[in-house]
Amino acid sequence: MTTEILRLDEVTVKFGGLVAVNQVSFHMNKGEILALIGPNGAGKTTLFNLLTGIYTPTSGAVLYKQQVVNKLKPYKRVEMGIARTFQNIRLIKNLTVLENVLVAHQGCNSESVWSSIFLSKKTKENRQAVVNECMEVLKIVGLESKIDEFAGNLPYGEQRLLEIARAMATKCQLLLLDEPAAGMNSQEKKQLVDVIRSLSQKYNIEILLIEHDIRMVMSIADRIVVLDHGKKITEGIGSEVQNNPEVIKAYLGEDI
Ligand SMILES: Nc1ncnc2c1ncn2[C@@H]1O[C@H](COP(=O)(O)OP(=O)(O)OP(=O)(O)O)[C@@H](O)[C@H]1O
Repeated sequence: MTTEILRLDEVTVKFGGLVAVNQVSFHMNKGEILALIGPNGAGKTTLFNLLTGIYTPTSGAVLYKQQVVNKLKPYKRVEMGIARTFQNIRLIKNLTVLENVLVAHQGCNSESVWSSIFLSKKTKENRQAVVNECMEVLKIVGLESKIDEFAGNLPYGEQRLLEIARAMATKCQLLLLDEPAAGMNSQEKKQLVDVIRSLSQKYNIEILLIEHDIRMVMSIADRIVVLDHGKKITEGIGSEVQNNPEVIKAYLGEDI
């Protein structure tokens, strides 16, 4: 049985007179990898900002785990299990790889001042458990051997993988990846695809990704939603989308 995790119901986002997202509806099932594609300005990033609580819909509803979250603050959505990465890398460059992941871990932020001062056995055990969980994610993204390197010293592709590890450390259930392959070479992209698959399988999470590399999208996504000028023009599995005349027209900008 498929369980629905996320639903957008006729969602519209307007910036003054500009309709960035126009009555868009789609859903995501448990464990699914869904890709959001479309030409520049199609409304993809606006949708991500809507899902993370940066924007509220002008009309329509966003339901996460059957709950309307239209007005829920971003930090509340993180607590509910929604995490994201950004198009431009936002690591803390002068912290180590492990420290970058540790600061994102929910467990690190729940320690009281007193438990930090007195360091009880339980506090020490909790801290070790947090480190172990972070190490587990770092292993999956292939950065296990680089935990003591400064994030800013990592090659570009590894910085992007570290961003994913950081999002995972929030213990997310829905992972939003905003152009994770941007600027990567083909070897780094291959590694990224393996990482996304491993995370999906190991943690049984949902992954929604915006990606311009269509070949990568086809190889990794269970389903694809296509936006153009704020509207959903189609959705389906790779072969359905690839051969859709409206999709070809949106990308090539001409009738076929
Ligand atoms: N904060 C904002 N204020 C006004 N207009 C905005 C704002 N954010 C986005 N837009 C506009 O909304 C439309 C959709 O933008 P959006 O960034 O969501 O597209 P996109 O599909 O992510 O594009 P890209 O692939 O280039 O990142 C564009 O016309 C953009 O200029």
